[in-house]
Amino acid sequence: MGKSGNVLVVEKDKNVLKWIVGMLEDHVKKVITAETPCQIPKMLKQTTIDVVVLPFSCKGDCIEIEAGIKVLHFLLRANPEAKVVFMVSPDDLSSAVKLMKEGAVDVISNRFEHKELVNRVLSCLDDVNPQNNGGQPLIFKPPEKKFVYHSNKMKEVVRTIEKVAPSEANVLILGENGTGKELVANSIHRKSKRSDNVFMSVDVGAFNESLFENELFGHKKGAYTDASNDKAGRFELADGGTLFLDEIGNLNISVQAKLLTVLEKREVTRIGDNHPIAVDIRLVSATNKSLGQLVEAGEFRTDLLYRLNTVELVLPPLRERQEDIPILVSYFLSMYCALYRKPLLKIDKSAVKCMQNYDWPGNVRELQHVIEKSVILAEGNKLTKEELCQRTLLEDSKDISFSSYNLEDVEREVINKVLRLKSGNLTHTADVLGLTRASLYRRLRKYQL
Ligand SMILES: Nc1ncnc2c1ncn2[C@@H]1O[C@H](COP(=O)(O)OP(=O)(O)OP(=O)(O)O)[C@@H](O)[C@H]1O
Repeated sequence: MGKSGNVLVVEKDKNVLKWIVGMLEDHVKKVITAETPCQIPKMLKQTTIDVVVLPFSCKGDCIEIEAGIKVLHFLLRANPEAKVVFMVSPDDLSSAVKLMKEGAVDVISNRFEHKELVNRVLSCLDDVNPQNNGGQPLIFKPPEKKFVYHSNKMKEVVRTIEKVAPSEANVLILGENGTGKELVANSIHRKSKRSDNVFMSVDVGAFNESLFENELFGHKKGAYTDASNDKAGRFELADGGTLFLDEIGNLNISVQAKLLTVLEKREVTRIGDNHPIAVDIRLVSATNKSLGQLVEAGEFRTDLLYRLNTVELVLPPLRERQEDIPILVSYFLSMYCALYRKPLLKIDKSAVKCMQNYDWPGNVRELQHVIEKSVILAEGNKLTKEELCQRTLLEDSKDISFSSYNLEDVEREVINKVLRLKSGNLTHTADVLGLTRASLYRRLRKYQL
């Protein structure tokens, strides 16, 4: 199959850039890179660019909305057929909408899984040059996901999955970010009677009230200005299968009432329509929050909680099941060495030990990213403790020491450390620190961070 298309990727972080280029090179004719948008005009003079990938954020290293729109217009003037894909913060829906209105072809979360970005770029190129692919969509196949564990705690979880999967019971999965909640939801589906039907995953926390209804219930043509076609919602699309509602603890209270009605009646009505449609779904939901506490605070409906948690499954954080680390490390090593076509890397025993001593605030997802990064950047055939520490904050873990033990200094240093660990993402930083976003803001102001 001939490769087609020139892709320009703008990215400041050299490691991320290297990764994206490595992935795209196999599929497209040419990948051109730039560290900042200022370099774009020069590059456009040298070559025709089909797809541009640009970072966007309200602050920090990326470009701001007005500048983003300017760059977008500039690119479209230079090549009206160019496809511009922006990477934005998932919290920043209004910028995403603005950029799409101004002509961006796609907007993707800057907390993307890299494979998602590659897929989106390939699908843009598919639009540009379908004949080059013999009509076949270009699909980057992500590695198959396995559920790997060794600890007694996870063996217990798996025993519960085996028991609950064949039933029709609604399941609520609890656990910190990155502990494998979606993987478990998927495994429940695959072991259920519905496994031949769809597994539909919805991040409910990502929607405000109107988007939520539109996304979950669908709409009738003409229901509002932009509704140019009938659209089925996710409930309808999941009919006969499993609907996975992720981040259920982030659902605002007015939307909770609507969700409860659908779950009770087992039917949805598209916006602008008055014919209810029966839906047959098995519901699995997940959250990293304590729904009990939210109920006490009046932020979560008790009746909805009882609908969701017929069976509750708790995934322990990785720091409480260090026995899983060696097997997860070798699983991710073989997965990424195969993916990046590298010989299987060995790993020092001391490096594994060091990983077992780390707290893994981002849990298995963080471990997976550390191994992926290490495979990409590895030069020899062995991963050493030093190499791993260089690329992560592992060395800061258990043997934590501070320049001063004054409590305020310690607090400042810890917040700083987690901010770095979470790449400046305030929601994730607050989660790790066990603070609300408001308390985190207060401390950021206090310490001028
Ligand atoms: N036991 C495991 N074996 C193999 N891979 C795992 C395991 N647990 C988690 N992972 C991997 O870690 C990553 C994060 O898992 P997943 O998305 O299921 O977590 P999550 O708890 O749903 O996270 P979030 O709360 O942020 O949505 C995924 O790539 C998943 O495949």
